[in-house]
Amino acid sequence: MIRVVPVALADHAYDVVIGPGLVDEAGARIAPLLKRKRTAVVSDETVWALHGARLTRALEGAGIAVFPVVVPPGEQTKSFEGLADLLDRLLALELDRSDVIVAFGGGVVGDLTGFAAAIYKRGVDFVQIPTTLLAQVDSSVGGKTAIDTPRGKNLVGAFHQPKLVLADLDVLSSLPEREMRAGYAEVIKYGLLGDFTFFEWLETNGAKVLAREPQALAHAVARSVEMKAEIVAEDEKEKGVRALLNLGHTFGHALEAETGYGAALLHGEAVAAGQAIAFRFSAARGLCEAQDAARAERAIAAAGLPTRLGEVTGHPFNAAALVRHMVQDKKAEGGRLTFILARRLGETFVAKDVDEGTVRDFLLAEGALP
Ligand SMILES: NC(=O)c1ccc[n+]([C@@H]2O[C@H](COP(=O)([O-])OP(=O)(O)OC[C@H]3O[C@@H](n4cnc5c(N)ncnc54)[C@H](O)[C@@H]3O)[C@@H](O)[C@H]2O)c1
Ligand SMILES: O=C(O)C(=O)C[C@@H](O)[C@H](O)[C@H](O)COP(=O)(O)O
Ligand SMILES: [Zn+2]
Repeated sequence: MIRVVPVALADHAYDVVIGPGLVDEAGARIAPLLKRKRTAVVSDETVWALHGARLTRALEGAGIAVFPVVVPPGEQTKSFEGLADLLDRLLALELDRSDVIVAFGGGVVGDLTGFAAAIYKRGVDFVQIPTTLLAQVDSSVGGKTAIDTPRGKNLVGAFHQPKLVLADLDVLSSLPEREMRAGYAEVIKYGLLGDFTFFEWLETNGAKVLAREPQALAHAVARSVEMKAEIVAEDEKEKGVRALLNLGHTFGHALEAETGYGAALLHGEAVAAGQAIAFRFSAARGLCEAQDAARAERAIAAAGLPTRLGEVTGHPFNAAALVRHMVQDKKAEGGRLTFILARRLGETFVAKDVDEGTVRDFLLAEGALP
């Protein structure tokens, strides 16, 4: 079954199409967006080796000439160097501003290609074909595009919405278990941040989602995308409610920066630990019940994801170093920290002006070094 979730933005609305077999339909679905029948497809080496031939066949079948631009896999590609290389290769293809670029991969390819599309000749359209669970439920939707710098995560980027998102559930069959779990961290985020019923459903059905049982997987992806689409349509540029999608990210991004954006800690793993920490931080400040924090932690741990600093390679972390990264967080205002904190499971809020000392003391209690 194919589900279509509209992202109802006033100026640039688009659809997220979710279901099996969508890579095979990509030519027919993308052709109406093209002025001339050619496109650059940006992908990483792993995705291209596994699924590139299928996408090429589908696009060529609709008469579209395909120019693959294949980049190395991994977070390190989401960098100034990766961006410069990609832009140079797109320029070499002599794409013009009426052309459309296709991002075919996980969140790294999507964020990098989206940012390149935002600045290539001052902006061209792009289509997302996300191939990881994380990219299908989160990064391909909403138009946040960025690269990392050694000073922090996603610090250089732009809001640039795709024209279309095709989330083919079949491509997830080749995704390694660890990447499934990392994506699941962003799925559970939607339950924790704003839908207790979905959280309870995940407590019961999470294992089926991770096992890629088709109905459970389709529901998890569709519900996640519905929630993201609703929030983004209300607050595209993160002036208010969209910040809730950052649950677990203030702590998580600091951990990613400290571990050097490598295989030691995937984004989803960092967000998993970050969410458990955010719930415990909320409980420690008397904002939510300790039993809710414990239940959130159990649900995250049940998916084989880290919930404690001690489970992350690189521990013991330095509390002051983690807080220094948080000051660079894009939610910080006037040098003061902003966190997404919890009132209960399924109810979170934006807490501005959180005192750095309070965060440092809490991290020490969590096992970080002074
Ligand atoms: N823009 C947003 O709103 C947003 C949201 C969440 C995360 N992100 C970003 O997304 C990135 C993480 O994305 P990710 O978790 O998809 O990582 P990723 O893009 O690095 O993909 C993970 C790994 O899986 C491989 N892979 C991808 N699809 C595959 C498939 N179908 N079969 C086999 N292997 C496959 C890739 O080659 C890579 O090695 C981070 O940079 C994060 O900051 C952005
Ligand atoms: O779409 C959003 O908004 C999010 O915050 C989704 C996050 O999962 C994602 O990791 C995002 O890239 C983080 O945004 P940032 O603004 O903190 O870099
Ligand atoms: Zn994220």
